[in-house]
Amino acid sequence: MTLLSVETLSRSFGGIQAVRDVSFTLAEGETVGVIGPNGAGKTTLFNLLSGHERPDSGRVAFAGREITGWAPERLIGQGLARTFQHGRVFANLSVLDNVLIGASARLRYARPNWSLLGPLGELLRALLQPPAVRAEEAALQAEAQTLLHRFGERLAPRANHPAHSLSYANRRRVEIARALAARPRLLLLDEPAAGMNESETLELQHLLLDLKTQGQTMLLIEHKLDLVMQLCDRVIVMDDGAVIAAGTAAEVRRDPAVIRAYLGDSAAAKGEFTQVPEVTL
Ligand SMILES: Nc1ncnc2c1ncn2[C@@H]1O[C@H](COP(=O)(O)OP(=O)(O)OP(=O)(O)O)[C@@H](O)[C@H]1O
Repeated sequence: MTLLSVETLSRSFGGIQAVRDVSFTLAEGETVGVIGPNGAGKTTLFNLLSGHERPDSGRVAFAGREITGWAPERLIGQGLARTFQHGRVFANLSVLDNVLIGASARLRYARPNWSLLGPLGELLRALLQPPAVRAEEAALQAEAQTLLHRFGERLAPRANHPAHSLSYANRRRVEIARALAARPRLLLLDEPAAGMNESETLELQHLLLDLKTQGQTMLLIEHKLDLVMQLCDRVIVMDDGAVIAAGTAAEVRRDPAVIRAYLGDSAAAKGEFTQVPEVTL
């Protein structure tokens, strides 16, 4: 079943066409990589999908509904969660509270009658339904703890530490845990392995492979080709705002248009295909 359908999506900033006529679909359960040189438009594409930017034209459908231009919070409620290229955590909150925020983003939209009243609704709910609220709180805490344990000994022992005290790699892990707490039908990961060393990247790869095995649909921007090769069913290659190739990782890295985008015309003319695997895409 098609989960995400993107049709001729475009966005420009002044004279720069960051995303031009991008179309693709993503089936439920698929893991697809988005690669491309710096400035290719990958993050802008994610911003358009997650509601952080509005497209100039084109449309996005998610789980059969048109979601073009929806706000990020509404999209999280529908099951579309993301992480950011430079990692965004609430620095002064604990690791656990950061993850709980991900779960509450989901619940706000699962309780439309109360959320219509905004913060007042939450307060009324807390006052009027103490046992139900307590039970829900306990369930959320337990779920958040389980999520932390997915990251081995990295996060669970630090559950009560403020996020600002964590290493960069751990902050990135918290961000992934927070996105997972929303129980997304689609998880968008923007360079999840950026800033991680080789063994940390491998550890992340195992986690993402586990998620994939459990049926999690993922779209990820990643420069580390090894990770993309191990994880992704398909790869979409962008350059200068447009999709220039799509296929399996093995297919796209032999594609002359891809080699030209990364290595320039002379390499493409010489057909230096063998160089591509050594290049960190
Ligand atoms: N808010 C913005 N205002 C102006 N220009 C922008 C904005 N966001 C992106 N751009 C421009 O759009 C183009 C695509 O940028 P984008 O960040 O989407 O590329 P990218 O493929 O994610 O690059 P990288 O791999 O370096 O993260 C770039 O030329 C960038 O400078």
